[in-house]
Amino acid sequence: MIEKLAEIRKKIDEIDSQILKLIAERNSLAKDVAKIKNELGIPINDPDREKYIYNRIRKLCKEHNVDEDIGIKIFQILIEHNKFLQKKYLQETQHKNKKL
Ligand SMILES: O=C(O)C(=O)C[C@]1(C(=O)O)C=C[C@@H](O)C=C1
Repeated sequence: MIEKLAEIRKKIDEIDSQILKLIAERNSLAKDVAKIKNELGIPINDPDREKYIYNRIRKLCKEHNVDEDIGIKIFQILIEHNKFLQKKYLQETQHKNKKL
């Protein structure tokens, strides 16, 4: 029984590592998005795109039998963090440009 628990926990640890890698990969795209939006002169915040993402996540939650509220909460955190990273990146680059 205790061995079974250890085995399951090992699987959970592996899944957690994969989730974290994917979060890092998603976060790493923030700079690229910020750069393009800055060049195009469009805002970081895009409510239409967010609406699309949340609808898609709801659909995926249904397909994979994941609680929708949990799925949405996770993606709200990821999107808010992405916006924070985009703002931080733009502030840093603008700060650098002022110094030059
Ligand atoms: O797709 C974009 O335009 C992004 O900036 C990325 C992202 C996201 O994290 O998915 C972040 C902010 C926007 O409001 C919408 C989506």
